[in-house]
Amino acid sequence: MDDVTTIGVGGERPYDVLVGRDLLDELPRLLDGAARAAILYAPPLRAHADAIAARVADAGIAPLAIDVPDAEAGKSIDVAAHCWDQLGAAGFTRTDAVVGVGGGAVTDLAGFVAACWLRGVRWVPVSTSLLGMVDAAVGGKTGVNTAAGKNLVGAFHPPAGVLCDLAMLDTLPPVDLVAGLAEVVKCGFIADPAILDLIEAKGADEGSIRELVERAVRVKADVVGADLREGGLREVLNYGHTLAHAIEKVEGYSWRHGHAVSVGLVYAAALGRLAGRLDDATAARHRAVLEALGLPTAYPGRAWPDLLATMRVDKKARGSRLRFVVLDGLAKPSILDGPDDELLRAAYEEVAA
Ligand SMILES: NC(=O)c1ccc[n+]([C@@H]2O[C@H](COP(=O)([O-])OP(=O)(O)OC[C@H]3O[C@@H](n4cnc5c(N)ncnc54)[C@H](O)[C@@H]3O)[C@@H](O)[C@H]2O)c1
Ligand SMILES: O=C(O)C(=O)C[C@@H](O)[C@H](O)[C@H](O)COP(=O)(O)O
Ligand SMILES: [Zn+2]
Repeated sequence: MDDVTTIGVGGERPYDVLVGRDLLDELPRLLDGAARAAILYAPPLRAHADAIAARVADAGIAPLAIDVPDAEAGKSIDVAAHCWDQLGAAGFTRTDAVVGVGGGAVTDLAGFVAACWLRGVRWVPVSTSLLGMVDAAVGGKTGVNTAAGKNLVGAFHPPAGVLCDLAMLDTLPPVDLVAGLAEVVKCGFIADPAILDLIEAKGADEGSIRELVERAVRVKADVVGADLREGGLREVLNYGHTLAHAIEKVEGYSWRHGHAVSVGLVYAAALGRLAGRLDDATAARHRAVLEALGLPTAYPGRAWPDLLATMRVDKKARGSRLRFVVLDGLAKPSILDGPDDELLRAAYEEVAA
């Protein structure tokens, strides 16, 4: 095992995020005496899931492998119900555990399955994508999509620990690595501008990726440790997501989350600037950093009425009032409450390709 960085997440149920290479030996400890572990994985991660099943079996924990559809296809209540049927058939009790092996989609599903089974059992995400490591696996937001939109059913259910095994990134397709960088850039704008400086100086390659992961995880850990249930502060992590989730939904989840977030960040920056909150240079920096990484900054669709209607079910909305995270300056996130439709549309013109 390589050197491991441990980042603590505080709050009512504290846990650690471990970042390093070849971390699987840590998993049995995190499962803390569980007799059995259901291992949820999608087909592209079968080899990693097999290795994990063998590792927990060596530690005396009986594995139950459950394969689920890949990516957003797995984030459905039907797939969750299939997993609960498997747990039921195997007689899983509160001393058993769930392990999610995959990107953010599978770990969101696995956490949700664990949150609901017997009203909450221990779970551990073994995050295999960059986006999962820096964001989805940390913070205890779990859930699935519904016909009305993204992540509309779910639960706050913190994991027992998180494994960010950087060796897993060796098999991640480059397009998914780049998509994950959108959430890293988000962390740079809302809280840690050193992330932006690092990307601008060195890009995001083998020389910088570990520092980027650790910095982004620290941003997230600080926020969710202080506000697990999104009473206020946690909304900053939704920067760029109001439009992003609408794009994902109207595109039938054919867009990667990270790509939609990239466009959503440029949109949120435009909104902040047009609302008189954000300076021109910081707004322009969004597009420059994201484009330098190869991320999309424009949306070629033209379905503004559909997007607007979908944004109305965003979780930050209050009644008919939309609320957006914007920046008052670099690392100064705040809320834009109830912007009028003309302002929303004017900002959209800046990302409509
Ligand atoms: N819970 C949260 O706080 C939170 C935060 C951010 C994003 N999310 C959710 O995370 C999801 C996006 O996560 P994602 O970008 O990881 O997408 P994803 O889970 O769909 O994974 C992208 C693709 O990469 C593949 N993959 C993952 N790791 C691999 C590896 N090591 N080798 C080979 N292939 C690999 C997957 O099988 C999939 O095909 C979205 O559903 C989003 O809503 C949740
Ligand atoms: O952890 C959070 O809080 C976030 O907002 C992080 C986002 O990157 C993530 O995509 C999250 O799933 C969005 O949450 P939602 O509550 O808007 O569904
Ligand atoms: Zn996100």
